[in-house]
Amino acid sequence: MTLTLMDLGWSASFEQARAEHPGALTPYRLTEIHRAQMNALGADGPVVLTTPKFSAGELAVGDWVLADPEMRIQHILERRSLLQRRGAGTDAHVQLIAANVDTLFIVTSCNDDFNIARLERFLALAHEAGCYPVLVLTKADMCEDPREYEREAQVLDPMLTILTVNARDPESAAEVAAWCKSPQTAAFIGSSGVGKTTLTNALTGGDAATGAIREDDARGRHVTTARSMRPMLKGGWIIDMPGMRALRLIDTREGIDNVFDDLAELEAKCRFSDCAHESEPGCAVQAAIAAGDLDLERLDRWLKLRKGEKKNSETVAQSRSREKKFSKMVKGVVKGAKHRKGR
Ligand SMILES: Nc1nc2c(ncn2[C@@H]2O[C@H](COP(=O)(O)OP(=O)(O)OP(=O)(O)O)[C@@H](O)[C@H]2O)c(=O)[nH]1
Ligand SMILES: [Zn+2]
Repeated sequence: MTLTLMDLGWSASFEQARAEHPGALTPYRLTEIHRAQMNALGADGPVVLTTPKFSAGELAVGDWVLADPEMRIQHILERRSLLQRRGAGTDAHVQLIAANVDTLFIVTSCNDDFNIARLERFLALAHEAGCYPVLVLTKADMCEDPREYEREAQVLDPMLTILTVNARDPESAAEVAAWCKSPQTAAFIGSSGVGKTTLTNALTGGDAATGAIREDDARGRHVTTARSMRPMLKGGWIIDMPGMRALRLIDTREGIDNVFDDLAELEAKCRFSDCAHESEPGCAVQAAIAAGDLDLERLDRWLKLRKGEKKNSETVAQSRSREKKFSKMVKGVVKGAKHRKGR
């Protein structure tokens, strides 16, 4: 079967972005990122692209790129959505996780894995990235009253789409697939063991474990880190995002405020614009707590999430500026050396 660009998720907005780059350039969608070369799909099938102009870290699986006749990536087209996080361990870099994901399936199980703070974090990520979030509650078959989990999750957002499934049941998998129809792109996120692989396999008919690269993470555990874009059985795409358990949010302030919109609204009414909502006079948040209008635990989760996000974003920004200064200095030294040679 040959694929058209449309089957790959091409749309009017990408066509517009492409028009800004005249010349003999062809669009491709990246399916795998490697250090020196990228696997991609285009209207003429699978290809291998090189990236003399970009480092591997600047590209994400799911990206639309324009390549020249020598198969070199010349441009990355503006992304419709972008999932990113701060690297694991002491790494202060931004990691691009996946681009142009339409639906982000947030997976948790109807058991101890279910954790409101974690769901809020994933929802903030989805909002910030520009993906449509769908909550998938797995292992409903092993739980007495899955409705209880549904009810608790729905409190987060009355409009949130929630699917309660048994990931091992093909009918359930079909229900999940219905939320990401051809030619859209989906990704699964959630803790280990919640059923992401089971669902991915059901939707793609393949074995997600094949071809994965195992690396040591910060704690010396083995994690699967290879990301790839694969076709679903009924059209549409899945981007595998193994190793997405430790999620350190960066630049997600808006996403967080979206999940906690009531608190963000309240905050705007505080007397001081930098109110910490602790004991400041004229704090609208504390006033709501005092009036019994606001759940103290929810306030704690909001403050904690924002604090962590701020710290990660600052660390990344600092290391960016350090690197910029360093590369400027190196350039200066090289220039100086050339200058001296020339004389
Ligand atoms: N009964 C039941 N078992 C499930 C369900 N979802 C997943 N499982 C089982 O739970 C185990 C873990 O599922 P996986 O699909 O490997 O979980 P994962 O999220 O991919 O885990 P990682 O690969 O570690 O991130 C497997 O044995 C699955 O068969 C479900 O809805 N019901
Ligand atoms: Zn306040």
